[in-house]
Amino acid sequence: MDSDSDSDGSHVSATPPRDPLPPPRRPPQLPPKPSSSSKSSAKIKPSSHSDTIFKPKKPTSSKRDKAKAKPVPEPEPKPIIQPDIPSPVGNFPFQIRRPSDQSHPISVGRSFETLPAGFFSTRRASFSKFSKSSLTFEPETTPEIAAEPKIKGYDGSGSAKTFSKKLPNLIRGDAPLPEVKLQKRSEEGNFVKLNFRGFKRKFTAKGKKMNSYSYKSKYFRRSKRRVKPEVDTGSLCDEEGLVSDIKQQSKAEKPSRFESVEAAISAVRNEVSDENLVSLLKAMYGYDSFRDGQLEAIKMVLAGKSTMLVLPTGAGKSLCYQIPTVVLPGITLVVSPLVALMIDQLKQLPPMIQGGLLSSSQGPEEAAETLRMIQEGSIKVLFVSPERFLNADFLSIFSGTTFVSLVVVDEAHCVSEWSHNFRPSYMRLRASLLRAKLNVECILAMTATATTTTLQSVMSALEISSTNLIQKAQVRDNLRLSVSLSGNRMKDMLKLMKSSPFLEARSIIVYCKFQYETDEISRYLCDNNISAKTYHSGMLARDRSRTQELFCANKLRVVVATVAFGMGLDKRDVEAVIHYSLPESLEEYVQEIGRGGRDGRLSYCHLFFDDVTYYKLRSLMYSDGVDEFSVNKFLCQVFADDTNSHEKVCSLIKESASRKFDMKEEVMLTLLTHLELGGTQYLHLLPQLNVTCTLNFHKTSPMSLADKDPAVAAILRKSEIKQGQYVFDIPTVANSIGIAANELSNHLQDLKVKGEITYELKDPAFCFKVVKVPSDFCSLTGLLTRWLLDVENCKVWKLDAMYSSAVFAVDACAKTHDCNVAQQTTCLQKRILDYFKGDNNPDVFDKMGHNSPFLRADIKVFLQSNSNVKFTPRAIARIMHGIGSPAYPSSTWSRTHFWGRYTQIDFKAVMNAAKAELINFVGKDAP
Ligand SMILES: Nc1ncnc2c1ncn2[C@@H]1O[C@H](COP(=O)(O)OP(=O)(O)OP(=O)(O)O)[C@@H](O)[C@H]1O
Repeated sequence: MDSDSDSDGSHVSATPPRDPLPPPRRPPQLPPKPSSSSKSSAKIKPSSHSDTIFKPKKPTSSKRDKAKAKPVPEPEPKPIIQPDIPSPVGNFPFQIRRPSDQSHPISVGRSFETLPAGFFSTRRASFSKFSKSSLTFEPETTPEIAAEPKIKGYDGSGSAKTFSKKLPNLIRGDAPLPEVKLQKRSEEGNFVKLNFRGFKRKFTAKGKKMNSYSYKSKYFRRSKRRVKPEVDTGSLCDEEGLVSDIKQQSKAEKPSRFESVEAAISAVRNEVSDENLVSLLKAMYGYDSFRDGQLEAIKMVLAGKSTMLVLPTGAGKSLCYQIPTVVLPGITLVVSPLVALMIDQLKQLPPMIQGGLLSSSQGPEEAAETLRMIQEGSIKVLFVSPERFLNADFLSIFSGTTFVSLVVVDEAHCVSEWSHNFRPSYMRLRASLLRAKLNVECILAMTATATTTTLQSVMSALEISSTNLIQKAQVRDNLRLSVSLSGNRMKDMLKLMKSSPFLEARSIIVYCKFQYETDEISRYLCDNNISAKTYHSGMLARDRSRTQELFCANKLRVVVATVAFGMGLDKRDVEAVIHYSLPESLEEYVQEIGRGGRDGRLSYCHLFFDDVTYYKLRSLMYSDGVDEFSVNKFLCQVFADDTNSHEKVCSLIKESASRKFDMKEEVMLTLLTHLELGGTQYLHLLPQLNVTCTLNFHKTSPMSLADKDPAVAAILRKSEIKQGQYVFDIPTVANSIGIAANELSNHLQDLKVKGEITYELKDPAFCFKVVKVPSDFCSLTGLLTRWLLDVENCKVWKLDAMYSSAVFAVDACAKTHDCNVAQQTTCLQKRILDYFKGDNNPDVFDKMGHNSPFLRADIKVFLQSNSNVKFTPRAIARIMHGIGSPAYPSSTWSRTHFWGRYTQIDFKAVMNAAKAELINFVGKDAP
């Protein structure tokens, strides 16, 4: 493919150049006329095909690393809409109301029936007495407590003691709001303080001994290296310091503290009563009462019922598996999507729970060490990545005396392709598989952000009964929400930060969509005397940690971050969250504002949005999509060798396959996982490997070595010699002598140790064994393509819903419902509630253009000037929308005159125009 479009004549076009942009448009007025297309695309028809695995009702997103989202490489276009909002207060375009002084309610779960004494004496007891009828989730009437409640802790002897530092239990959907005391915050951050027993712990790195279960982990070893001497060794975010401190504390507090916890555990084992559980809560954490939803969830789990728990961010979901963990006899497995999240959760475990972690990014030694500790019984909670979850090594540890009492699926929305953050590896988490492989009965799925459609699909995959859903409002009442349409976000943001109440906020997170924006903004803020630092996934881990440490210690006021900052961050006193860019979905918005006010105090959340960013994001929603043509080519390659040999290992080198099929690696993985875990199992995925080996012989000559060693003989047969080196494909050689790829790798390692060879491995690849060759490629292709398109439509719909909600808040909220800007919180909360409930979905209006007089003519010119390149309609539409793809990278195609010219015309309309022009073009050129 000739991809050089520099001299392609594409400067000749039907449209004028990109600048100036079209005349300013006002945001659409509500009530809007929802586009039939967008509405219909949002409704996904369940397929009747026998291969159908997913029965969606609503579309959604596929897996993407949002943190890595790259902007289209074009200069920031001029804003096309001027701010259109009233300026009711001072010099600031919106007004934020402060609540009146109110006291905090204490949340106490309603009474449940109790379990019989001795209930936990057997591994799987009968739960008959814990009747379903007792598990209704009605709002509770709760006693109110004073604004500054006293928290009781334990003095080590098991007797209750009152501490002067209170830990308010403020977070609940219906909680009245506390008085705002923005100025009175403590200087200390509280990110990784363990709040057990009501003590406010600050962890230092003084302890030399590491936590027994994690000191060998590379994460802690790395952190040891990366913490520079001049860095505050008392850093609250220092993993090593934290872990060693936990260890020291555990030692110091034994036996008295642990005895009181053990007594509380025994009491719960004898009788799962509210009273006993509250005592255990106090003994373990020092909290006086459960928050809304916690007690119900814990009792459900202790009754062995798989449960779906939906609580807002920061509402205390972790405690809902930690308490059952200490009561139940077996191990608890917690599946988490991100290693960083697992580390955070490991750090936050109370000292009486020993934890470990297994992830695909660990080396074999670390993993083996963790496995050994599990078998020894020294790990009670194991954090595990979904990739590791069902592999043979992992499963082998549960064949003996070690057994699993509970599987916790954290961020459970990732199971559903209709969520905002689907992970293909989460497809492994099916109840049937968990039962078959781990003999596990009880699953606790937890999320803060899921629509009804997402919940249904998660609960169906995990076989959770609809009666076992515990769901509370997804946005906390202590978040004050406001929105403004901005023509100059940078200036408006500065203005915002210099006005009350943001002026007083001491800890602020600014969320941006693109990495480059974070740098620009933090520089701008620093230039204006606001201390700010950047945080995004493109930074060195060391720099990211440093920023987080400073922020957690309240030594840095503002972190300007992408979505990479937040998950697992438990800094309780973030006082403001500002969205510089429109989030991609209301789920993402809710997740990010959820970083604010985790201490229950008021936190102010302002969202800036503009049309340019919306168009840019909308284009990006199409960057994962694929066509039937590519899916078909992909399937042909996967099943190219239809020998149906169950033993043969096949591989797809990620980079070259990605270019060949014009598919992102994540999309290929999604398809492969679907082929493994869908209705029919077509293949069995194996761990990913570097498959290309380049080898040199040293001691013995290749022929002599081959005489003694069949593996070497096979290497000589299957290699190409390039510059005197033997280059071969690991699976090909392994297959030819009937051994597993990893056996061959081990054998090569042995030869290397003996000094016979040296070698290098490269080309990471997906590896799999074919289980069944599809009988009908066409229908399987159609099925998979439709599914991916539905997922794409869902992503677009989610963005549109987000955008519409923002417009609704600034425009319709004021005009239609006669509420001023200060009441945006109520309007937005309602909008969010409707969105998540799904039964009264918000109107999503169609802002996109559907045609342009120049579009077809431009496509024609583009095709003529690139006549030596093959295009699909999607490839052309991507170029017109300024989105790079593996086969048409932005580094090459952004040079064309048409790059990103049609971002305001609906992608599908551009694709249709491209299809029509391609037919014309091919027709004319055909002989
Ligand atoms: N009953 C309680 N009373 C007071 N504080 C609590 C209670 N339960 C949990 N917390 C505290 O609330 C904070 C948030 O808890 P946790 O991290 O479990 O929230 P989460 O729901 O998992 O949040 P996210 O979704 O953001 O991960 C923690 O500091 C925790 O100690």
